Amino acid sequence: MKEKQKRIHFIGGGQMAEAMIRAILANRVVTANQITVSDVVAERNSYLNKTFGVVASEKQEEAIKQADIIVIGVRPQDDLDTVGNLIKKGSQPDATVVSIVAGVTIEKLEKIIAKDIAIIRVIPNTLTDTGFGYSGAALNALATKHQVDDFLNGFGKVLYVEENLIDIFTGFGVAGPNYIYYFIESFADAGVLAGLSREQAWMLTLENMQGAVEMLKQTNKHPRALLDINNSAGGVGITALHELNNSDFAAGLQRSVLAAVRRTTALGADK
Ligand SMILES: NC(=O)C1=CN([C@@H]2O[C@H](COP(=O)(O)OP(=O)(O)OC[C@H]3O[C@@H](n4cnc5c(N)ncnc54)[C@H](O)[C@@H]3O)[C@@H](O)[C@H]2O)C=CC1
Ligand SMILES: O=C(O)[C@@H]1CCC=N1
Repeated sequence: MKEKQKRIHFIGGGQMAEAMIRAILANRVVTANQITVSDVVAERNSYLNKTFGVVASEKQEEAIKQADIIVIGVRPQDDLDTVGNLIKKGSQPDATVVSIVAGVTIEKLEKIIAKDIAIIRVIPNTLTDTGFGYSGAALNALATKHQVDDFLNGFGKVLYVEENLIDIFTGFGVAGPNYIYYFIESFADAGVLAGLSREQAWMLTLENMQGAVEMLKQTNKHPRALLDINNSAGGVGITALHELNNSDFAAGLQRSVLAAVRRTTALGADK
């Protein structure tokens, strides 16, 4: 990105595209005049134009023609054939297509675009504004990391993986913050249930989350080792753990991750 003023075009300007645009602008990977967006909903285009100063319009033939990177940001349920056709007809031969569509394979993307072009299947990080979080990326035979590395690092970190890991990366990694948000909500509620004010419970929850991650990083210990230190004989911690085990907590969480991975694959399957 730095060696050349690349142009990035987003097909679909929804929640994820917006988060990526906000981060790459904040991190100065590109400037607003290097970004174009086209959503089928006119109000989305005017919102993105007003908010970020990017050119956003329902018409996109010219933007596709000029783009170095074309991001497919629509949902798996949307009309991917129309999107593929637009790219097939309008893109430059040396453009790179980045698809963020959950579950849709490189093989399927190659079929719908139907021309020799670099394709990178990305499951984008959702912690875009924080500097934390990994996107997962898999390349087709014509693509190289170099084509997208600066762009992908502009909204978090990136791990290049074999494509057969991308659905797992989606249900476990990129959906990952969702499990944590839910844990945080449930844990804070437990504090309120026990008698703390909402504010006190919230404060303790966030401090504990951050501190626990820091302890794991600093000590390099397995969580079980830290649990052992915190659980005195016949005490409070082990009593709480006993009840948590009774609730099927670990297996329930693991089942929900496996369900998310299965759902990812199902979303990409032929309708
Ligand atoms: N939201 C998230 O946390 C994540 C989303 N994704 C993937 O990103 C993609 C987008 O997800 P969201 O932004 O959440 O969905 P969204 O529904 O907010 O955005 C999709 C946008 O595409 C537009 N659109 C539909 N068909 C179009 C077409 N033919 N041409 C132009 N625009 C079109 C829609 O009007 C909508 O604004 C999905 O494929 C999803 O699997 C991936 C990782 C995380
Ligand atoms: O729920 C979704 O479809 C997206 C993909 C992974 C996280 N959010």
